[in-house]
Amino acid sequence: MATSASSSVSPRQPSLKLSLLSSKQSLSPVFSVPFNHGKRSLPRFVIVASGSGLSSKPTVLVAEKLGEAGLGLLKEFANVDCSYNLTPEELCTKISLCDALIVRSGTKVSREVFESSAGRLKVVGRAGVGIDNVDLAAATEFGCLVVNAPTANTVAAAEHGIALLAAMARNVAQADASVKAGKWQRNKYVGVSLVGKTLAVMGFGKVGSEVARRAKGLGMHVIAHDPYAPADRARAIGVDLVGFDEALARADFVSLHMPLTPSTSKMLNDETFAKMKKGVRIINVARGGVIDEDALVRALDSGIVAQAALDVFTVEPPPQDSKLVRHERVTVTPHLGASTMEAQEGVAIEIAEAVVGALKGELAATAVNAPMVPAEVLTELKPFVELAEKLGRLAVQLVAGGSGVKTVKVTYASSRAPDDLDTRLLRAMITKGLIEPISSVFVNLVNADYTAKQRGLRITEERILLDGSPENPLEFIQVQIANVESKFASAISESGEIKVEGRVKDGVPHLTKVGSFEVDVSLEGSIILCRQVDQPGMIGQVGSILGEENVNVSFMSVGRIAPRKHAVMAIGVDDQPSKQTLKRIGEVPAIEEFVFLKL
Ligand SMILES: NC(=O)C1=CN([C@@H]2O[C@H](COP(=O)(O)OP(=O)(O)OC[C@H]3O[C@@H](n4cnc5c(N)ncnc54)[C@H](O)[C@@H]3O)[C@@H](O)[C@H]2O)C=CC1
Ligand SMILES: O=C(O)C(=O)COP(=O)(O)O
Repeated sequence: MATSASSSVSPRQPSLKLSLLSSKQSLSPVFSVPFNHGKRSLPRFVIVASGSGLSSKPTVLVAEKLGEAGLGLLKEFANVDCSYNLTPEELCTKISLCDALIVRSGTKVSREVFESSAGRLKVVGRAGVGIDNVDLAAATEFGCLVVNAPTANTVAAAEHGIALLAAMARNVAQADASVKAGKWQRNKYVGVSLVGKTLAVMGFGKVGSEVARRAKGLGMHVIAHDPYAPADRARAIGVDLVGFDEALARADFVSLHMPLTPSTSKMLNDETFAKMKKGVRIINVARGGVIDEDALVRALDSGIVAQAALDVFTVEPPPQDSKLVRHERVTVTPHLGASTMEAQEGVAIEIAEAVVGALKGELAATAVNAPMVPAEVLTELKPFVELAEKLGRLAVQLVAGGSGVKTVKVTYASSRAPDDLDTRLLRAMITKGLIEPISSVFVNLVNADYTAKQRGLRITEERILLDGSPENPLEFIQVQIANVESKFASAISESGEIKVEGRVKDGVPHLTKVGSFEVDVSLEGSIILCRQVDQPGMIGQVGSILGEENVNVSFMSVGRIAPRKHAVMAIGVDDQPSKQTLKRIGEVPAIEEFVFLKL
């Protein structure tokens, strides 16, 4: 049983061409299906603008200040509406006119925002790292891609962490305020030294590791806690990865660098402060919510925590009368970690490129709620992606009305090692093919698994490992729908499921099996499947009916069980035959059943 292997990409990887936004949405990037008008075109990725015509530009709402270079990039491609300081109600009103939204940490992108967008919002761009202000579950349900800018502000955040560490240790902010108030209190503001002290970096990701590197340069002994970080990366910069309790027990300084998630929320609380050394100092440039702020006030008052330096707060801005902010031994900044000229220009460019790419039908390498597939893998998989959707479409159209589709088995036959084939894209496209013809729901890479689950559709994946050279990623894909009746009985395999199988030949998806019958028809245009008694002249008879009705036949193939027994004829047609034409085909005496399938 194979499940898809996840692919990771480096933050600097270029944007990837992806196909998976819906053709049912207005102004959505879609996977355009090449139709066979005599010659073959390659799959393309296009923007389909509806309502206002093909030439209309998408609209991007920039809800918080963004660097000029990023705005310039956006304006080349889209209408850009910079509206800052919107109330939640104003945002909900505006969003129904926008295809993309760009925010920083100051805007809550709640479920209401997605609901109010009425399906138009395709991309949310977070101009920074933390996406805790975006309701990712709602974005996914609404098929809206969320991208962030994960790398451009790393150094800025790390430098701010170090600035707070040093400023706190030497009481810079408090002493500055005191001198400005006309005092000269040299004894009051005696600080502590950093050299030789132990710093525990909690969260050894991009920012955490840059803080560690810098702290080592200051002569500190650095340990780190991160359940997901590779030990060799830590070792390479001379940092020991340790358990949570050990990090807290050994630290003179604790610096927080993990994301805010349900499992990191209030990670520092009464219980965990109690595990720390008396006189510990805390730095937080991650998210306010990782500290229980009331517990921090208690720990400061009881002397467990000597000082804290905070850039981030549970509620931003924090209440005027916040005991924590007003505490004498606490140094605060108003969420300035990412606020350097350099970082803001970088973030603006990074997010503008990701948003424009997504609107063009590309999926940025920084997608947060969709699988990221490396560009080279995607290029290789492209024809199989097309095949996958079409097999899904064919299979579901073979189901007789009234049989609910609940269980689908997908088999991938490949000579590649299971780890070497990422099937998430293929599964999403099969899901799209299965669901879209029978519902008004649109399915894309973002919401495919969610939509299948919502509809009670269980898709299992299986791998057949073939011998031979792994030159092609796949030999064939098989889609089977269990426990249903078919409107084309011949599509039921020996084991009782509707079965279709396809391959890619010369870059073109082909249908190669229906039920137990081998066929060979390229998956372009539409298909008529007929079961007939295998006898001479059948191809001619059906072909001439279609010819008389001016329906262009692109392909015909006959698969039979044994000579002069039953055969299934697959006919590829460019145009949809009229009801009259289909009736005439059905009236050919040797034809036992037939079905018209739209691709
Ligand atoms: N104050 C500011 O302006 C800025 C704040 N940030 C915040 O800094 C944080 C880190 O950002 P990056 O380093 O870019 O993210 P990252 O994703 O590179 O690193 C986060 C690390 O936290 C680790 N982690 C997750 N759960 C953990 C847990 N329970 N205990 C310990 N470690 C855990 C992850 O394994 C990962 O290595 C984020 O919350 C981000 O929002 C980032 C930039 C600017
Ligand atoms: O990137 C992050 O996670 C940050 O916290 C930066 O937030 P900002 O974009 O400055 O509102």
